[in-house]
Amino acid sequence: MALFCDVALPVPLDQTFTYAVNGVVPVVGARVLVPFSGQRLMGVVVRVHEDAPVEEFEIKPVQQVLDDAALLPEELMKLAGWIAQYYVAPLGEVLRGMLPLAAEVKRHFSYRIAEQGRKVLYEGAMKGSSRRSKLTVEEQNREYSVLNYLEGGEAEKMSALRSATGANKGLLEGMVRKKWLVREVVAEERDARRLEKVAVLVAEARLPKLNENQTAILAELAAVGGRMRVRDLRLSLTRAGVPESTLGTLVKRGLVVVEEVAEEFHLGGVGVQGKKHAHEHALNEAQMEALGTIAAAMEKGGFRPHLLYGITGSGKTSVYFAAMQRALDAGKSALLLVPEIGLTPAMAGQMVAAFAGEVALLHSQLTPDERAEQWHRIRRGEARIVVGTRSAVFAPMVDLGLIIVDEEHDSSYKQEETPRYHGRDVAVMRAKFNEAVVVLGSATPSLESWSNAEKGRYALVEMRARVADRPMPLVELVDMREEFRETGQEQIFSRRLIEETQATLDRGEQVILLLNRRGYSSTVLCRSCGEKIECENCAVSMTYHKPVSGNDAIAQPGQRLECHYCGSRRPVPKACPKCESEHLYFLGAGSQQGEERLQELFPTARIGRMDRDTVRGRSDMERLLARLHGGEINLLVGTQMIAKGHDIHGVTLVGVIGADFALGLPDFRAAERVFQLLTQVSGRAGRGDLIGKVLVQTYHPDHYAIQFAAKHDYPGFVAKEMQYRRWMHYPPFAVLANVVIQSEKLEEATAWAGTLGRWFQKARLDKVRVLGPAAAPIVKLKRIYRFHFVLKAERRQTLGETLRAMLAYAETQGIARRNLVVDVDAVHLM
Ligand SMILES: Nc1ncnc2c1ncn2[C@@H]1O[C@H](COP(=O)(O)OP(=O)(O)OP(=O)(O)O)[C@@H](O)[C@H]1O
Ligand SMILES: [Zn+2]
Repeated sequence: MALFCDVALPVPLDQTFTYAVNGVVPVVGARVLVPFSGQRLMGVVVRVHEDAPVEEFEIKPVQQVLDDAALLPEELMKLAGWIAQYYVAPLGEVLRGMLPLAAEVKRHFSYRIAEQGRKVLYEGAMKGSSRRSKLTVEEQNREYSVLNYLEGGEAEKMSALRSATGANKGLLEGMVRKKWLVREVVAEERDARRLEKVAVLVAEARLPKLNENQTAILAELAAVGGRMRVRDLRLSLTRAGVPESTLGTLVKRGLVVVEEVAEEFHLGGVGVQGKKHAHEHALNEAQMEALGTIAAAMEKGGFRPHLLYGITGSGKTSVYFAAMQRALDAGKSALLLVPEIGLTPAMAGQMVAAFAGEVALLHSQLTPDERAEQWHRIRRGEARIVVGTRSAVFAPMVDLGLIIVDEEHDSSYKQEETPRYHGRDVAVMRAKFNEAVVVLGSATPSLESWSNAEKGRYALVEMRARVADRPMPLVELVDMREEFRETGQEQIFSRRLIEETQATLDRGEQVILLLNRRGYSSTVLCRSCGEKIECENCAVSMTYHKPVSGNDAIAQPGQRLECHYCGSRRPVPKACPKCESEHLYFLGAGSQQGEERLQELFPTARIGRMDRDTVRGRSDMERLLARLHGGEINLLVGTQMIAKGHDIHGVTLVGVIGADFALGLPDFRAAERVFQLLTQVSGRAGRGDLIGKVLVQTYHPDHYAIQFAAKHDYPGFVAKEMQYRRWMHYPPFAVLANVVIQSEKLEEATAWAGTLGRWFQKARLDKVRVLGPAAAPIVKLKRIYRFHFVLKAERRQTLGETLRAMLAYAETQGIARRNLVVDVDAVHLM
C-alpha cells in the first residue's frame, strides 16, 4: 500500500500539500524537505495516510525526512491548528513561526556499521566478493571501503564518508536497506553554556593620563556598574565614533580586563545589582491571597484561567515569582511572557537572579543560533523557567504547569504579520491544551480580558492597594486651553508643571516627563499653502530630527527628516515642494525638543532622555535605568517607554504632555489606550517612601478617559467604556476583523476593493456587519496602497466562515493571497 503524507509549507496558501512517502516514513510533527514549484521547501508533516489523492496530477515524493521524532510536542501541533483556524492563517506559516528553523537545517546524517555489515566485511576479507549482486565491481569495492572505514564502530558523518571513500548517498542508503549500516540523524546542538566576553572595569587601578576615547570607554563602563558585554560595548563605541582598538589599549594598560563568562549568568544592569529583588520581600496579605488562589488552582490541576487585576505598585511581580516557585516545587515548568524584555530589563534580571540556571530567556534580539540553543535546552527540560516575549508562547516546555502574561493589555503581544496572533489569547489556549493554569496580569486589563472575567470565564484576582500602604499619587489636570488664554503662547510645558518640577528637583527628588513622540518636531508645514512634508513611500508626515554634535540619531549629515513608518530620510527642503514658498515651519514638539527646552528651563538639572533614538537595545536601557536608580539623572523625559513597569523609588513627580492627542485617532480603542497610558505612567510616581504627584496637561480635561485616570478609577472607566462598545457593536461585544487590500498599484487596490465590496453586498450577510471599503487611515505605507473593510459579527464562527468565503471568492477573481491581509481581532485599524 502506498503511503502519503500531508505537509504544511510556509507559503501564503490556506492548505496542506500531499507528497508520496519515499523510504523513511515520517511521523506527524517531523520536518521534511519537499519539492515545491521548483524549490526545496521545509515543511512539517501533519498527517500520514493511505488515501491516494484523486487528482490526476503527479504526486511528488518527499526528498528528505529531517527528524526521526516529532519536533513539536502534540499540544503545540494542536495549538498550531487552532491558530490557523482562528486567525485564518496558513498552517505552514504558523508552524514556521513556532520553530527555530534557520539554525536547525544544520542537522546531518551519520552512519554506523551494523552487525550484518561486520559479517559481510569479515566474509569478504576471507572469500572476496562472491555474492550475486546488481552492483558493479567498482561499487562493490566502494561498499567494502565504507565498511572498512566504519569498522572501528564510531558513527561518521556522511560528508566524511563521501570524501574518504567516494560513496554517494544512494550507495549508503542501499547499504542501510541491506542492514549493513545504521543511519543516524544528528543535530548539531551547540554547547548551551556558551561563553561570551565581558569587559570589566579594574576598580583599583590608579588613573594615568588618558585620551578622550579612553575616558569615554571608562565612563561607559562606570555608568553600568563596571561590567558590560564586549558585544554591547563595541556597539555603543561605534555609535560614539570611538575606534574599537581603544578597548585593546585599555586592556594592555591594565585598566580593563576582559572575562569570559557563561552567557546566561551575565545580565548586568539594574535588576541584578543594587536593588532589592521582588522575591526578597515577605508577601503582604493581598499578595498571599492572590498567590493562594493561583496555587490552589495549580494543585487542583487542569485548565484554569485567571485575571490578576493589581493596581500599579501593588507588587504583582512578587506574586509571579512565588507562583513560579510553586510550579517548580511541584515538578512543573513555568512560562512568563513580558511585552518587551529590552524595555524592562529589571524583570528578566530578577528572574535570572532568582532561578539562575533554570532560566531561558527568549526575545527578539537573539540570533537564530542562540534561539535554537535555548529552544533545545527547554525541550530537554533543562530550563524549566522561560521568560520571553510574544513568540515564547511557543516554547517547547516540558510539563508546563503555569503561564503568566505580564501587562496583558500591552499591544506588543499582537503580531503584526502573518500569522497575526495575539500572544495573550494564544497563551490562554496553550494553557487549555496543556491543562495548565494561566494568569493574565495588569493594572489596566484589556476590555476583552475584563469582560471574560465578568462572564466568569476567568477567575478574577484583585490587588487593590499598593504595597507597604503607600498611597496612590495625587493627580492634577492642567487645562492647556486656559494656559494659552492666560499666557497667549503655545508652550510645551505649562507654568504649573515648571513650578512643580523646580520644587521637586529642589527637594532632591526625581521627575519623569512623558512626551509621547520622538524627534524634534512631528510635522513640517508650509505657512503659505498648508502643505505638509510627507514621506515619499508613506502617507504620513515626516518627523524633523535636530542635528546634535557627537552622538546623533541620524547617520548622514543633512538628512534631517525621518519617516517613523518606513525609516526613510531626506534633507529639509529649502522651500515648499508644492508652492515654493520659503515659509516652512515646524510643529508638534517631540522628546528631543522637550529635552532641549528642559535644559534651558533647568540648567542645573541632570537630564536624561528615553526614546527609540537614545535607547536602541537592552544595554542602553540598562545604562539609563542604572543612572536613574543611582540618582545620576534627576529629570527624565521620554516617550511611552518610560511608562513601562519601571520601579524607581526616587520619582515623586510625573508630568504628562500631549497624551490626549491620541484621543482623536480613528480607532475605537483610542480612549482605552489613553486611559492605560495615563494610568501606567502615573503609576511610576511615589513608589518609594514619599508620596507622588502627577500633572496631566490636557486639552480635553472633561473627557471620561482622563477623568477616570485622574481618579485611579479603572472599574469606573471600564463600566463607561463597555457601554460605548456595546452600543457601537465593538469588541468585546462583537468579534472583529480588519481586511486590508493592498497593492503597489493604486488602480489595482481600488479595483479589488470594489470587487470585494460588491461581493459583500451581494452576499447579503445578515449576521456580519461590513464597514467599507474605505481608504485605510494610512492609505499608503512603504509604497503600498491600502484599502480596508472592518467586519463585525456576533459569533466567531460566522466571522470565520465569511472570511474564508471571501478569500475563496478573491481567488476566483485573481486577487493573490498576499494582497489581502486578514487581521482577526485586529488591535490597530490603521
Ligand atoms: N510585600 C512587599 N512589601 C514591601 N515591598 C514590596 C512587597 N512586594 C513588593 N514590593 C516592592 O514594591 C515595589 C512594586 O512592586 P512591583 O514592581 O511588583 O509592582 P507591580 O504591581 O508590578 O506594579 P506595576 O504594574 O506598576 O509594574 C517593588 O519595589 C517591590 O520590590
Ligand atoms: Zn515612510
